[in-house]
Amino acid sequence: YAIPNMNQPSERATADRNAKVLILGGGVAGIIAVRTLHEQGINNVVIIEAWDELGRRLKSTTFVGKTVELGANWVQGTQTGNGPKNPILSLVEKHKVKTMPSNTTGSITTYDHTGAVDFLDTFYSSAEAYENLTATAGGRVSRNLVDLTSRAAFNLLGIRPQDARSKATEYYHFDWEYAQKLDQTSAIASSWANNYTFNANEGGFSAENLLSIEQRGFKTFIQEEAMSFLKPEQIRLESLVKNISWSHSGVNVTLDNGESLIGDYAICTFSLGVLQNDDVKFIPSLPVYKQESIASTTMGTYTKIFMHFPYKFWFDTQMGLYADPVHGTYPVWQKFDHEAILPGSKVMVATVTGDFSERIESLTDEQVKQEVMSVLAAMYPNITVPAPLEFMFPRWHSDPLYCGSYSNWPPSFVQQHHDNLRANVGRLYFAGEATSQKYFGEL
Ligand SMILES: Cc1cc2nc3c(=O)[nH]c(=O)nc-3n(C[C@H](O)[C@H](O)[C@H](O)COP(=O)(O)OP(=O)(O)OC[C@H]3O[C@@H](n4cnc5c(N)ncnc54)[C@H](O)[C@@H]3O)c2cc1C
Repeated sequence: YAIPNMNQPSERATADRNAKVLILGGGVAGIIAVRTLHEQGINNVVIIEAWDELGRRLKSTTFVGKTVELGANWVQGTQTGNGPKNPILSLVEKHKVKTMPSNTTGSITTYDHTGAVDFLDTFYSSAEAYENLTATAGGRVSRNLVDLTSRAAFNLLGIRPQDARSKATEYYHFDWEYAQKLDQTSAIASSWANNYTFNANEGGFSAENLLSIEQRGFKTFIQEEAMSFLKPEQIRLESLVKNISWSHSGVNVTLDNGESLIGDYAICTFSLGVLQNDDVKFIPSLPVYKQESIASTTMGTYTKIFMHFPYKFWFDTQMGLYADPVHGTYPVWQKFDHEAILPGSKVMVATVTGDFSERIESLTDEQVKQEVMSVLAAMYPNITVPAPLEFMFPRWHSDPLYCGSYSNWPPSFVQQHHDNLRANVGRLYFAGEATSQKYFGEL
């Protein structure tokens, strides 16, 4: 389906600076949308957010008395020379959010089910394979070749991991980032996202990642930014949107308490996962081309599992990688008692993604804890691993306000789907991470 030309010039001409704009969702996209309108002199704007604070997928909480991030925690890509600067970095610097350089590939200890074993050679050749994938996928676009699964693209490059170690290293370089498997992910779209973020030669920021170690929470950069231009009367927190009635003359939003809010325009920034579900009803239904684009994109899930132990028994590198015979079984481990993160805290964090995340969301915390304990017993066969004193993980996939962590492009990437996902219907516009072709899945 092609996008009909809904944004008629005559409609644009009638838009005036007093037009009332409703911003649906108070995450980074919603807040930056308000800032952009503010800079254009449009201030009759109200932001409507279900939660009790702004910035949401930047979600922090308290664990063993310290602030930890359940959602985003990395500034991905910074700046190379005078090249493009990640705008998130500018906000992080402006609001003095503390970060540390994150060394996820240069400081890592490797394990399999027999304990600590050095397979760093495999790890580094897998990193190289991933670089080759991103380079090859870009070339497919210029030669007008069809999209492939990332698995097929790897296969054509001669990379066919067979054993647990090479599968785990591949996981680390791919699934851990996209929160889905190679066969669930577009080679072209994932390469674009990688290059625009990490590859300065392709217009990206830099290969550097900064990890937030800010005890006010990573969200501080966007909450303080919001407070620099938003007035309290422009923010409606704890307001759950149920219905969005859209047309060419305005947008009417109904909240779960029955209240109606009327805008000349609205910008919907709800996650792709929310759009894919029925909790928010569009009246009339969204056009078929729009529904098709929403249904054709996917949400990955990225789950951090926080554990507090009575004493430290783990690696001294920043990261650990565990190769289980079953793909995706608690592969990534992060040392949180690092001197710059939570020194002396005895906290370790494991990460799982994709289908495995969805699976553990259906288990009890106790069941997940037991699984994690058996993995730790395999990683450390010569000691008795102590039971964690505290154990916590978020359930992003089951949370109806997100229905996953961030978007991913499945194979057979079609440009028109992407354009249609972004397209407005009448005076209802769409924004949010999934609508960015360059930076989907990120801030
Ligand atoms: C676990 C995890 C790890 C991540 N790690 C990183 C990282 O390290 N670096 C990085 O750059 N990015 C990371 N991301 C991605 C990043 O957090 C998101 O891309 C970004 O925050 C999305 O912002 P947004 O404004 O598009 O969406 P959101 O933050 O989801 O904003 C939409 C808002 O709409 C609200 N909402 C939803 N439904 C309704 C409703 N019916 N009524 C009213 N309000 C509603 C939600 O509460 C939310 O506040 C991560 C995300 C997760 C979940």
